[in-house]
Amino acid sequence: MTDSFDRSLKIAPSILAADFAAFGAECEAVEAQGADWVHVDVMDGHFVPNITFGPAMCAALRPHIRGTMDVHLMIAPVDPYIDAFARAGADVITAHVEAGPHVHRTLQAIRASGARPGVALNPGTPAEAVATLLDDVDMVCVMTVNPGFGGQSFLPAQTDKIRRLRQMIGDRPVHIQADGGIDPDTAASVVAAGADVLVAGSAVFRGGSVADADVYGRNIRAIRSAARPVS
Ligand SMILES: O=C(CO)[C@@H](O)[C@H](O)COP(=O)(O)O
Repeated sequence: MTDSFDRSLKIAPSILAADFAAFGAECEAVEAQGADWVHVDVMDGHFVPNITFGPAMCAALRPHIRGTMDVHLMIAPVDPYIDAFARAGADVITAHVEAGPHVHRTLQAIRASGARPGVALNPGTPAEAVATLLDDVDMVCVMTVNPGFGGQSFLPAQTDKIRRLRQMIGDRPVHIQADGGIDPDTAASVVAAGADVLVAGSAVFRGGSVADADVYGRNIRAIRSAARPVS
């Protein structure tokens, strides 16, 4: 396993906003520019209204990601594909609580595969939906947009859900990931509420390219410094 899972703030660029013709180089570029994890959004055109990548893409990306490959499954069903994503080298595999029907079994299967299990909640799903799962996950992903597309506006009501989840998690070693619409303007509120992994697509890749990767570094630093509480 290549992941870094300590409690420091993680910035996880979503490659949904990268150049689709250059994914390997894009992963290398964001890591070189300070990304902590690389976030891979897997969509099936059924659970969400968009289609993206499968396990073969993750396997192809693996040699280009030195650190944590964070795979977010927006698919249903989940269980038939877990081992394929684990074999492809996913360090973290997150499944949606809404993907059903047996999410606890799904999380056990992710753990058994050797990956770290995460559970994601859509904006319309209350924090309490994962209350009985908190001993079985390493991360809760709070969707701060409706899943399916990058470039959407942050939903501020999700900040209260993050706060509630942080209370519910207590002293368990469980990350809270905020996913969607994260930029220097929204990062501080989710981190203050208790998030410690920030997924950002547009706000990292905007304005840059593999050939002009310094922009990625500036964008990542802008999110990180906005997220840091002023002391
Ligand atoms: O999972 C999703 C969308 O379904 C997210 O990971 C977005 O892809 C993040 O992109 P931005 O909102 O930062 O552009």
